[in-house]
Amino acid sequence: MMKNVIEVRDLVVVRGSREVLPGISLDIGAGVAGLLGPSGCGKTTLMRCLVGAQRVRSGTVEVLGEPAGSPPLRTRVGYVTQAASVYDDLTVAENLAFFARVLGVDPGQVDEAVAAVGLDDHRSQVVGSLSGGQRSRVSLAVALLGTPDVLVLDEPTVGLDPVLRRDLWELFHRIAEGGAAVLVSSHVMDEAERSDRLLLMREGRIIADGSPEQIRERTGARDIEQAFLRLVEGQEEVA
Ligand SMILES: Nc1ncnc2c1ncn2[C@@H]1O[C@H](COP(=O)(O)OP(=O)(O)OP(=O)(O)O)[C@@H](O)[C@H]1O
Repeated sequence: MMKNVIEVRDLVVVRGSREVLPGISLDIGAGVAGLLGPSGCGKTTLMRCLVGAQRVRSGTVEVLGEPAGSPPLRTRVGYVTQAASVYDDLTVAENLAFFARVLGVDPGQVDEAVAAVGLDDHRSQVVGSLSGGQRSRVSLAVALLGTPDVLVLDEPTVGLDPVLRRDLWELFHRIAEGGAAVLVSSHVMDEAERSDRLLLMREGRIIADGSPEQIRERTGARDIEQAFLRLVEGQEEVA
């Protein structure tokens, strides 16, 4: 049986005075997994834990058999935050070349990464003059350098038009077909249908986990938004 790419056990995270993650356990394998939930439910916090950027109160997070954030994972895990983390005064190609050097990745991969995110026509443009969606695609291209085994993408499609969103999801699936685990967060429910596996999150807990069809069937809902609402109502009745 294939080993899980990501293993989270009893993860508790407190931010400020709030227990944001009250104890999550989760396994993620290869494929495109969507992490869906309302704003503030803890998606970013969970993703920060997966890349080793979050102080945790208790529990463990292993990625590819190593503790999250440990040095061997440096080029094997790509992370794109909500804020584009690239240099405004460098061009697209210069940014990519810079990060390729930092990561010790073959500079030949720069062109491939630029093409993968559809920015060929902008490779010589200074990042500060790109649109918001284009800037976030530069960050995504940086994360693709080194052909990571795990890609953690925090709301990568925010502010993108439907055509670009579709293209990006196709790209996530192509990456996953190569055996990678791609975790994509979103608070837009209609993106759910595009993932192989869906993790519905609410108030720091995973309230449903399965393929979009399984979750719809289990809840008798016509779409994921309705499924989410039914799950929440069910929780409230129990409480
Ligand atoms: N530095 C911090 N100090 C205190 N509380 C924080 C801090 N950062 C986040 N939080 C709280 O943790 C909770 C989870 O935040 P998180 O950013 O993980 O949510 P999210 O699901 O990613 O939201 P969004 O979709 O809006 O990005 C929120 O209630 C937020 O207010």
